[in-house]
Amino acid sequence: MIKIIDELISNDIMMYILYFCYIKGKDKTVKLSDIRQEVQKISEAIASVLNMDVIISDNEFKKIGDTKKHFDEEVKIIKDTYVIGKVVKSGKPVVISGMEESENCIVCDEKGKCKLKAMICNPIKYNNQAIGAIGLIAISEEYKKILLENQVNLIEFLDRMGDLIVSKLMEKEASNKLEVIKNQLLSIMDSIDEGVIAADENGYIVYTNSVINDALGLTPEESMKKRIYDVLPQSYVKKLVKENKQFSNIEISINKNNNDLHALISGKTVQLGAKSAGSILTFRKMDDVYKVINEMSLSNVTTSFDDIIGNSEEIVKVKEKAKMVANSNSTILILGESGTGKELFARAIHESSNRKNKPFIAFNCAAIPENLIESELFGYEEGAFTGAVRGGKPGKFQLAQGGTIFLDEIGDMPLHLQTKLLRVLQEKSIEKIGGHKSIPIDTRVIAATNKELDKMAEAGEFREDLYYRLNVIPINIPPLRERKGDIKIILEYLLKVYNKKLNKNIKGFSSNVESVLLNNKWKGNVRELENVVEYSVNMETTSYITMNSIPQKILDTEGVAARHVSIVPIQEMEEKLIKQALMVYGDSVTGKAMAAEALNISMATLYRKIKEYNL
Ligand SMILES: Nc1ncnc2c1ncn2[C@@H]1O[C@H](COP(=O)(O)OP(=O)(O)OP(=O)(O)O)[C@@H](O)[C@H]1O
Repeated sequence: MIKIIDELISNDIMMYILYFCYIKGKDKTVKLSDIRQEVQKISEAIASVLNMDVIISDNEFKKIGDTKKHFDEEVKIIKDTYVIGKVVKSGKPVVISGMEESENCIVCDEKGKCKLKAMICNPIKYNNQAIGAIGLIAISEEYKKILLENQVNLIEFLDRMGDLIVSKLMEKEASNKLEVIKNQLLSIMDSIDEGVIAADENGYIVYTNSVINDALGLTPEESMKKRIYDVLPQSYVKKLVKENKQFSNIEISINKNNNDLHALISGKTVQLGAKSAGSILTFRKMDDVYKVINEMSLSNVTTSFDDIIGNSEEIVKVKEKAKMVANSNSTILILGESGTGKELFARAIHESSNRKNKPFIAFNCAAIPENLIESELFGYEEGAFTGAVRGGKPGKFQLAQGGTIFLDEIGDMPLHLQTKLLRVLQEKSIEKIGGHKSIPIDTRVIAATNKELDKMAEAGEFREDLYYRLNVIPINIPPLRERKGDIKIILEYLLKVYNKKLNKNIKGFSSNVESVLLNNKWKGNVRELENVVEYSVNMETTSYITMNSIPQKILDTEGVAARHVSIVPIQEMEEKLIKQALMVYGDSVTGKAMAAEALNISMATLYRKIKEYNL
């Protein structure tokens, strides 16, 4: 079970990882205009260090930053034909030393009014692309001189300032991505079926999703003031916070509004380098866990009363009785020889009851070693005995919660466990091995046996009180030999089943095979009949099941029976056998050839006999 749970949890985690990979790949591009404030601050810093004015444009020729230290004109438009625009386009620095003569100024609309004496314009580069440009402006002869004399150093300085702007841009990009991831993570957490609590390194809760809030009856505001082990006081949880001891799939029980809530919890630490930065606890209600386990581990083949083949009066009556009691919660005791279909009936009863959407768990009391029956049925707590699985284990009664448990071969239940079973049936609750709490159980019990339980009870081999507790609704399934009318229809049904399974197309049973099968004792009932059909369909090479493909064991029994058969004249037997052979192989020329071969006579003899017996 733990393996299945591990798989489930790791599947969820896989989903998160895939999701993160997906959102990580979706970069949202950040523009200079998104960090306008930072760019403006950098413009002002450059201006105050150099005592010159600064203008910064993005690659859409929009002004992102400017200073008005000496140059008090409002720059409203930047064009690609302006020097700053040209630098953005070319990605190369430009130095203007005299406004009028410069080729960069000739096309400028502002040329006549321009007060600039000199300018250095340098691109801001990100991934080798110009995403904007910084312009350093001198409006006096004094600063023109400084600017032109130091142009190499200033270009270098503006490069560094460009890098600073790019680093702010990258910071913004990273924080945007984190914001998206955070929001998506919160949405995921609120849409999963698992409860999640995140705590900081001191154990204080920083996040709870709606599942855990509902389960523990908390509001997010209330939980934020608490430590994780205040809401889940289990020792594992404390050790997770204090000692960074991780754990997985521990079954816990919490008392909520006087009801015990059973859940499975796992705890993991959040690492930041070598240090723990907090912990994450996941939580699943046991009912949900059982549901998934049952869905995964049980076959989804359902059995209805229509799957119980037979139209004899005997079986029809049993089916009617079983249908009548299907919806009751009373215990049923199914009695019948081995292979009569007791489990089939139990499944059909469950399937037509209002418990049909809950689990049906079959447990064979004779197939499990005596010392394991108790822990298998009732489960155990962690540390109940040497070798007990960490976190304990639920029993079949708990796994079948809300559904039906089928206790097959109940006659083989050890006496000391009969006492415990009786208590469970009376009190409708179980106590796990090593546990002190009683867990309420809503599981319908259907028991079955091929033993004479009443006689065992009389002889003191089975607890009488348990016998009466189980025998509330007895259902007796008659053996196959007492409902011979069903054999033919079951044979036809099984032939169809095995034709399909074995990919064959056998049309029927030859008449002598049919009479052998109809008269067999069928000590193993329908199970034995099924085995014979499976064997014969495997062995048969013609289109009818012939005596050659019947298991020897059946023929041996038939041989015994044959001694009681009345003796008939040889000719009569010969005529009957030839008739049967022609029926099996047909009376075409090929059919006759096959019949002759099967009868081990020549074709000429076969034709002669056909004429002789007028067939
Ligand atoms: N009436 C029936 N129609 C079709 N199949 C049947 C019928 N009765 C029994 N079978 C088949 O026979 C086999 C044995 O049935 P089942 O296990 O229900 O018998 P059982 O009485 O519970 O046996 P046991 O006492 O040995 O546990 C199964 O494969 C079942 O599908």
